[in-house]
Amino acid sequence: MSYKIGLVGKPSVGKSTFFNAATMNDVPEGAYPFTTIDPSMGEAYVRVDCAAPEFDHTCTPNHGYCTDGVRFVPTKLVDVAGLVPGAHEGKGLGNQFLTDLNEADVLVHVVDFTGETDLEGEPTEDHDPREDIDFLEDELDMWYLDILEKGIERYRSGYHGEDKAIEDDLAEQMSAFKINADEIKQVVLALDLELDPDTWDDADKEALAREIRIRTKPMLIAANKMDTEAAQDNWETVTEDPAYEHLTFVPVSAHAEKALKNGNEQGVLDYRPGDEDFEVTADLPEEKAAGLEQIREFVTDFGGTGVQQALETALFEELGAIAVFPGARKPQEDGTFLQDCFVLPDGSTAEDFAYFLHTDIGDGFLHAHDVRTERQIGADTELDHRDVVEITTTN
Ligand SMILES: Nc1nc2c(ncn2[C@@H]2O[C@H](COP(=O)(O)OP(=O)(O)OP(=O)(O)O)[C@@H](O)[C@H]2O)c(=O)[nH]1
Ligand SMILES: [Mg+2]
Repeated sequence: MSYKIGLVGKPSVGKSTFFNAATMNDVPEGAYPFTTIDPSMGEAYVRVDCAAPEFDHTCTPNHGYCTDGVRFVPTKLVDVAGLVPGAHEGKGLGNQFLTDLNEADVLVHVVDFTGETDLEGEPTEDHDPREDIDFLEDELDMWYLDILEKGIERYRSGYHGEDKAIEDDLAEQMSAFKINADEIKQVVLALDLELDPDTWDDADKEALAREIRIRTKPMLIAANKMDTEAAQDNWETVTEDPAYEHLTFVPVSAHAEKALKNGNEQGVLDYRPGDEDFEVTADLPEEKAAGLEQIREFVTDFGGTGVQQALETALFEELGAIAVFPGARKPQEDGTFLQDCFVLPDGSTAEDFAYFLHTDIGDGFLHAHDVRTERQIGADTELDHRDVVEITTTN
């Protein structure tokens, strides 16, 4: 299993530019709506401080790479078509888009902070980025509401048995959102509602749809195009608005990330993705050098281009995933060391990790060791981010 991060947002906000910057793909980008129609999936990376230096050895990653103690662990990134108001009723590329989104475990909502594109992605002036945040949340909520209502109909039809509980029908209808009956029951009760849809009014159903959406599709806001003055002007207004306090914002310049990665590939500069600075290693024409100095000002001010930061915050904070290294204290006989680093759900235990590695390892689980402390840990012990775990099996 590998996590999927989905890029969402209205047209022309820079989803494809972000995708290309993160994955070094080359999907079309354009200053016109619906440049992207078919979704693209690519491999991006999230940074994890490598555990190898703590053991005075060098790691040999099977996947991704490691530079100066920072491990770049692969994760899937999906770029989809822009979402416009009314998508849940099929507007724009509508339902197809929502189906593509279903597969994402966590969303990065790319918002054009310049205010220079309207809700349809067409050029405009003084558009408030907060409208984009509201509209996208509403649109997702309506989509969830449609599915919730289908679940209620299913319950009322009694088709699946008279004594079946509402949460069972809802869970079946919402199976794509990876939420089970028990979790649905908890959401219903947390909202002070009864486990009987006949007692729910429209506002109750909306609240329920929204709460299920929030729990099943964690989301982060990537404030994009922050390399422009217009976007920087909007930053404080939006992020300091108490109505948006519950959201996490990451300032991003997808353009800057792309420029730096391209420069790195061309061998004219040294840049490690996510870093707050870079080194120019070639003699460049004046214009290009000046452009890079502007980018330098941006990355030093904002602590990076924001592309890595957005992906990592989405995965490790919004979704709460953890990275775990299977391993031992010393390299194997063939010299390999800490070859893998896996991203697992929050709350994973030593036994879950064993099953994640292989069914046989799970079935034969005897005990595990925290390689750092050399302490034995039981099957039910919850693992922490960056744990190094050795598993002993009966076979
Ligand atoms: N200044 C600035 N412009 C950007 C940035 N990222 C993207 N853009 C521009 O925004 C426009 C739209 O970019 P795309 O990546 O095609 O946007 P999209 O969200 O994929 O659009 P659709 O596929 O139509 O939904 C292009 O002109 C990009 O060059 C950025 O970080 N800074
Ligand atoms: Mg696109």
